[in-house]
Amino acid sequence: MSSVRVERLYKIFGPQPAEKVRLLKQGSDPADLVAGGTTAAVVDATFTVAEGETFVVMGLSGSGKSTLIRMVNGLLAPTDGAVFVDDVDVTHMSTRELRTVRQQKMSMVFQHFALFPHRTVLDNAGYGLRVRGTDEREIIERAGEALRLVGLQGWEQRYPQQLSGGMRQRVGLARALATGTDVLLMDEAFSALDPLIKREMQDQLLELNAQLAKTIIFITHDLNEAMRLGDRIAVMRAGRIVQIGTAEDILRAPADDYVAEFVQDVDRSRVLTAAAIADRDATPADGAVPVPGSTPLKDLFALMSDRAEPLLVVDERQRPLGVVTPAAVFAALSHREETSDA
Ligand SMILES: Nc1ncnc2c1ncn2[C@@H]1O[C@H](COP(=O)(O)OP(=O)(O)OP(=O)(O)O)[C@@H](O)[C@H]1O
Repeated sequence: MSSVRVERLYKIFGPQPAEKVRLLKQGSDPADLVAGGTTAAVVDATFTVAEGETFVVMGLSGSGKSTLIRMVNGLLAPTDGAVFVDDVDVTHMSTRELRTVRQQKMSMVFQHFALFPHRTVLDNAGYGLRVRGTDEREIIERAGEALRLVGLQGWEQRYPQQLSGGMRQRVGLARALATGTDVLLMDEAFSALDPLIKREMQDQLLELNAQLAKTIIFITHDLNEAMRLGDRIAVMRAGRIVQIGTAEDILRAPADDYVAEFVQDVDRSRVLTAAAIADRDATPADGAVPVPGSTPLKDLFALMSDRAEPLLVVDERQRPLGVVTPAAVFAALSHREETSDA
């Protein structure tokens, strides 16, 4: 398994980039550099993605997400800072070394599928392996297995134009999975899909990753998608990461007005969980019904409607975490909860 660490990463487009980084480090405002033809696309980004974690980078168009992910996979050289994969600095490698790391550790899934129209689904799924020089029998075996994982068994000999958009993206995903790399980089991978198909793909990714435990960096401009998929989310604004946290952290304690505005339309009943709002000091009533801490608030209503006493919230091993009252649920849904202990 692999982890990814990004340390004080900068990308400046325009003249004298190193000098601009120096100015930014001294506290200059990126907006002041624009007049000189400079874009500070990524400014001082630092984060670590743990093994098996899904880390979502979310932000509006132009906030620097693609530039960031392109530096992680080595397609763009940072102006300053470093990227480590499994504690190995990949920023200062030769092109050859970098290619090897990319092939062994990272696969990318793109928004527009990047499939070859004149190659079969199986051939497309095996493409990443072919580039790595894998022998033909193994390619067929591994690409076939990856297609099975994404639910495209039986479609191996079809061509991309015979598939729907969602199925094409599955081929893109299968191509990344077939390579067997631990790290998946997904750049707006589901953004071109219709809402229903998009949701299906999100479900499939969650299901697959419960089995495969890949380390995923997922780029999106869609906050709901970020909250569904991300173990943690980094919110970017004008090149800077303004907040990193779980969906619940971000919803309950947005770092600034920008993030608060982003989250205001999120359906809190789907994101907030019983564990997040449980009163840990209250004593549960005898016979209180246990509910898993991961239960979203929307699912508590049905449980609460037929009983008067508070629910007992428990962890995965059935140990008590606290109690939840209807008043706490309503307070959380109407943004009136205490966030000081969140
Ligand atoms: N090659 C380049 N040369 C000059 N400026 C660039 C280049 N690539 C990106 N930029 C600028 O850097 C900033 C960040 O762009 P980036 O594409 O990383 O943002 P993004 O959040 O991925 O947006 P989108 O979702 O629209 O791709 C933008 O202002 C963009 O215009």
